[in-house]
Amino acid sequence: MTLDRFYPIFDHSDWLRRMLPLGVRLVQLRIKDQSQKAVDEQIAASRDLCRRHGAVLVVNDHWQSAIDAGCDWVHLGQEDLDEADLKAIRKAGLKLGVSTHDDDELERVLCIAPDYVALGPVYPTILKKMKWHQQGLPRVTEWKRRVGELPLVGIGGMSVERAPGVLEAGADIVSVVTDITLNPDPEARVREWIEVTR
Ligand SMILES: Cc1ncc(COP(=O)(O)OP(=O)(O)O)c(N)n1
Ligand SMILES: Cc1ncsc1CCOP(=O)(O)O
Ligand SMILES: [Mg+2]
Repeated sequence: MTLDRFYPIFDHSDWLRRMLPLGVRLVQLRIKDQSQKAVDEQIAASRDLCRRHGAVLVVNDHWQSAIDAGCDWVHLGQEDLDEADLKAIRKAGLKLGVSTHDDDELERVLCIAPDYVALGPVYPTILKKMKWHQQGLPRVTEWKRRVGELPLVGIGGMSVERAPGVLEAGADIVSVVTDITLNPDPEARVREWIEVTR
């Protein structure tokens, strides 16, 4: 299965309800600081929405809830990997996307055979504090050489204007948060993203 090149990330299932009808085919639900009940309800709602719209849902962090809800994909960062039961995730048939920021992290994740590798932040991000400022496009090219056939996701400071350069540098997929969620017209921005990535 080939993943879509446009990979938006949203923090609530209501966003998916708005954006999936526009043609989003790959989306991440990234919920932080909510009750277990709210997380589980939103995962179930997002799963159903994605099934209805033929989109791939990736659940960030909440791997056990994703297994319980019968989801297909989880995304885990380096600290998440310390805690997660990878055997249980694999046994339940879920695919796994992972974050990387430096050489050691890349070496570590290649050993666990992920289904995609994300590199970030390619550009400075305002979403969260990170110890890496920006990786830059040459690093995207280097990462693609190192991951080979594995899909490479570029994330961090992405915009419609930057996406073509990131894909040209070697990313297979571009992932984005605030360029959409902070845009005065998120629907129009998603349409622009779809146009520039397909
Ligand atoms: C596609 C994609 N890439 C990177 C991340 C970051 O994951 P992580 O490092 O676990 O940080 P949080 O998103 O959990 O704050 C991601 N979610 N998605
Ligand atoms: C979660 C995450 N991981 C690396 S950069 C990033 C934030 C991406 O958000 P934005 O697209 O708003 O820079
Ligand atoms: Mg995480």
